[in-house]
Amino acid sequence: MNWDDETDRIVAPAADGEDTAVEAALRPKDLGEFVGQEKVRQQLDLVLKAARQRGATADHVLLSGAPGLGKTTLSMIIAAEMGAPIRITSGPAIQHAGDLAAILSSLQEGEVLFLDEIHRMSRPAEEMLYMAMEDFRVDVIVGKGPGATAIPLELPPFTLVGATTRAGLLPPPLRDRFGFTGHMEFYAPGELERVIRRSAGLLDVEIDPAGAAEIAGRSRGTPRIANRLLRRVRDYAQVRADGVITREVAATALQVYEVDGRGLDRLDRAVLEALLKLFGGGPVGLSTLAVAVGEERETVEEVAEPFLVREGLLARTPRGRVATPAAWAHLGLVPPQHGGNGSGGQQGLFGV
Ligand SMILES: Nc1ncnc2c1ncn2[C@@H]1O[C@H](COP(=O)(O)OP(=O)(O)OP(=O)(O)O)[C@@H](O)[C@H]1O
Repeated sequence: MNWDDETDRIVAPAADGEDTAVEAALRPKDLGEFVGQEKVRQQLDLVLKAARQRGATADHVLLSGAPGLGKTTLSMIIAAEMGAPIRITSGPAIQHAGDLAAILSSLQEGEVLFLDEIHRMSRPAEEMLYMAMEDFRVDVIVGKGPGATAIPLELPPFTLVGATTRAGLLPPPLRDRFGFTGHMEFYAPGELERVIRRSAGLLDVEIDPAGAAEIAGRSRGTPRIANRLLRRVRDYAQVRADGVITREVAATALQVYEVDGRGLDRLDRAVLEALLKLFGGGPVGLSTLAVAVGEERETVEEVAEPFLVREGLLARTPRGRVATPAAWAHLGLVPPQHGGNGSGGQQGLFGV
């Protein structure tokens, strides 16, 4: 397993090849089918209904949130609710202003342009986008140097739906040009259960409520991971059981894939185990911890830690990484009483 390539992980939030192929079939088609995210759903419902009543193009929408929470799905729903076509592209695909001009000038009236990872667009493209969003116009620069001229090009009204993992990364002039910003939250277990039962229905897999709850609890608050785990559990149910997903089938299948009851995988647990067993729960420096698990510093910091921190299992402190009481409980270990656990715990000795 190559941890550097996050998509190798069964619990990776980013899409892998198989996800891309299957996700289209599992995407909710309208706001009513879209599970959870009540606030964003209600607000968006108002924005879209009002635009429809006015017979106008919807305001530009910015969606922020972690990968796999449904930003692409929501952009498709926006287009469907507006009865408009959708064009999908991403920030990294637009390196030159000319790339963006080509896309914008070919949009139809009312079309939805979905721009994923909008924070990764090049600066000149970003500046072109300001004018396009506000005035539905772009200046196409023809020629180079002192002889260059700007030719204004009128655009049909369109709706830009920008997606970003962190709205804070966007320059304020870009952020301000969105009429509506929706922050997507991680999903509650009950919501993920609904996602899983809905997907099971579409995949024609029998699942009981306890089976759905078991998968939901291991899905790290993320529908994409929930759907991926469901597919792996389905395989297991088909090959090793009678095809029906019960709690027991789900739990055993996910044990095979090394995803524990809380959604931690092998890498997550290796980091926690090293922190607890070798360093008495810390504080320990990131580099030391990475060497102890035989991984790159970046892998530990960027791949494993965010979820451990979010789950309240690990804290990043100025003195180093520290395990919380919940981490000891999760691994079924007893924390040391006096700053050492008798098995090599050496609190405070390791630099950051
Ligand atoms: N609220 C939801 N209800 C049901 N299914 C959902 C929901 N949100 C996401 N999904 C499912 O999860 C999968 C991933 O969703 P999507 O591609 O929209 O995520 P994303 O936020 O755009 O991710 P990325 O940022 O990585 O592109 C899709 O298969 C989609 O059907």
